[in-house]
Amino acid sequence: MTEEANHSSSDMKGLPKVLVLGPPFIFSSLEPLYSHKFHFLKSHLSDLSLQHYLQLHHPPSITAILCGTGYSVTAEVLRLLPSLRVLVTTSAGTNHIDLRECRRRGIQVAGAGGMFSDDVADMAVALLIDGMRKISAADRWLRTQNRHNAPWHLFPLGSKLSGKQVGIIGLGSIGMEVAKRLESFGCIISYNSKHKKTAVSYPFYSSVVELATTCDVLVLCCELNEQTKHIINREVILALGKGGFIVNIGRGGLIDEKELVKCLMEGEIGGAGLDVFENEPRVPRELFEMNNVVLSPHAAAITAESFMNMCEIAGGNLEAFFSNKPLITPVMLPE
Ligand SMILES: O=CC(=O)O
Repeated sequence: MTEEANHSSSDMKGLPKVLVLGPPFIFSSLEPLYSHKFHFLKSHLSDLSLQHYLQLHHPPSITAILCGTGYSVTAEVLRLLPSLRVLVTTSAGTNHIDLRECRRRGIQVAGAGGMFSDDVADMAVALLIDGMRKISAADRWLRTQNRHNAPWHLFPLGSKLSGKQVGIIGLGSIGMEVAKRLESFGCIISYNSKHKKTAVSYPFYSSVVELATTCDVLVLCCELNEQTKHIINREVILALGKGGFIVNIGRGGLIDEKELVKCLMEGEIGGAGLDVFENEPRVPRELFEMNNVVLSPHAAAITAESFMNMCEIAGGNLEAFFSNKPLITPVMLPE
């Protein structure tokens, strides 16, 4: 908690205290715009030392949290913030927040809403095309092999995207954007979701194994929660089959990562495009050696444009809350 001492000067008195739990790159854009309205307390602590700090200092006057996905806002953390009334996360996903506890405490929560859906859907399609047409692999191959005059026909063939059966898991705003894009590439869409959607005609599968059996590709677009943890397990991977491809732009915990790595090594699945990992920032080393896997550092949501948008929305949510207005992008809290 580096700024506590500096910010306790009298000119800060009276401003709502906002505890900032990363991400630093967003905060550095937000701070100049909003520091006259909010008293920001920055934290560069790990989850554990944050709890320790809060236990020691018991900051009773913190009324807001601004956070990204890097910190877990658990019931224990919330308990240490007795005056907390609003929590703004800069992410679309909310699996890092104990939403039940927020509801119980009457803490309002705002997220990124659908702001990232286009960018994340673009990335899902990009990972899929890259993996199936071997674009990154071709790039690596050409940079190394061309120096040795390797004949180009030695580069292995990719797979056709058009005509593929694509199963989307989670047909929310990101899933719908992925479906729209892949339909225009000539793919045939079906889906699994918490509930069947009356507004779409894509075939619905309540069983992920059945969906996988009928598909060539699975794209994970759902949120991570108790029901969806390891929704992709060995059984699903085997059902998808040796030519199958998995794209994950949701959360790492949706896939049993150990099993995925094992199945990739055993050739039980064709390939994967992964933007997220189970224990970020740790990426299983085995994946680095695989040419049928495309990797990205949890970067699907962030473009230069969405970044600016996110700063505006996060600041706008804090402003709205402290002016007694409804949050711009509220998160629905579970019953
Ligand atoms: O992963 C990014 C997000 O949830 O916004």
